[in-house]
Amino acid sequence: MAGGRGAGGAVSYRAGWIHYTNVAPILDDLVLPPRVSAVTGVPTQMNAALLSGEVDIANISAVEFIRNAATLAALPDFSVSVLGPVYSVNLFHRVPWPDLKRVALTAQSATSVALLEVLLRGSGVPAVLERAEGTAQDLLAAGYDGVLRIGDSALREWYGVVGPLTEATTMTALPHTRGGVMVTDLAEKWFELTGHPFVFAVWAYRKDAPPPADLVQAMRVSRRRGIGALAQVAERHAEKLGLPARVVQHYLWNFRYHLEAPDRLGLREFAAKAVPDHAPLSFGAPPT
Ligand SMILES: C=C(O[C@@H]1C=C(C(=O)O)C=C[C@H]1O)C(=O)O
Repeated sequence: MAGGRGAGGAVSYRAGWIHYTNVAPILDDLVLPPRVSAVTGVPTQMNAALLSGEVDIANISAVEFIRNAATLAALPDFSVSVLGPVYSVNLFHRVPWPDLKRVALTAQSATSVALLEVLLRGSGVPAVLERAEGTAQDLLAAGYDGVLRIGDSALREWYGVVGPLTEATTMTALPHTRGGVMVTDLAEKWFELTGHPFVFAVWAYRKDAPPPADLVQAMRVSRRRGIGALAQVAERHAEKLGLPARVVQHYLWNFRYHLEAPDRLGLREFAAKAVPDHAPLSFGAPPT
């Protein structure tokens, strides 16, 4: 349990990592301090593990942090945020946004589902959202008007629709529609609506089990190294993902990993829209 005593009296602290490619620059080379262990899983698994006490800190879905703000605090300088497109949180659709009626959702996501709800409500589109697993292509073929996908597979599917990227073009010039499939990047739509960054994940912990200082320090060191070696990180993951390294490098540098003032503005605005009755958000002490 949190901060509990294991065999031999050693204090153990457990981390739960959502290890999508988007956190590779922070987590790939993280050296865990003694007495800290880590497990990995998809967002909904790690959200549940943190809330049940199975893990003590996790990079959880921002919306779960907001919903549980009475019991959770977040590290003050870590986030998975973007200002504008994110490339890996996509609605694939066959009818224009205003005509969406039936949308399939992945069970992996919490924040992106809440973001989709906020965006649909904000544009007056009363679409019905249903849980259904599968690729965008299969679910569109099965009759859904739209399919929400997140994470590495969403990045691959996005590129499959809008790619390829040639030497003469840049990521931002890729189209939003091809072959009858439209792709709406939810973070880009959030930016158009609010002018703010969108925070997908924060590093949250239960207030009664704050992380040891050496863990936070190790995360800062590994983030600094990861960002400093982004081309190598991108190349390693490009191979795994089956995507060009240029695409993965652009994808990675586009993230805002430090939960800075603009990110907090975006987080607070999302909190007000998605969970209007939330408790005040708590952040740990800023780094010295
Ligand atoms: C940007 C992403 O953010 C992720 C989306 C999450 C969610 O929708 O709940 C949770 C954690 C994030 O790391 C992504 O999956 O592509």
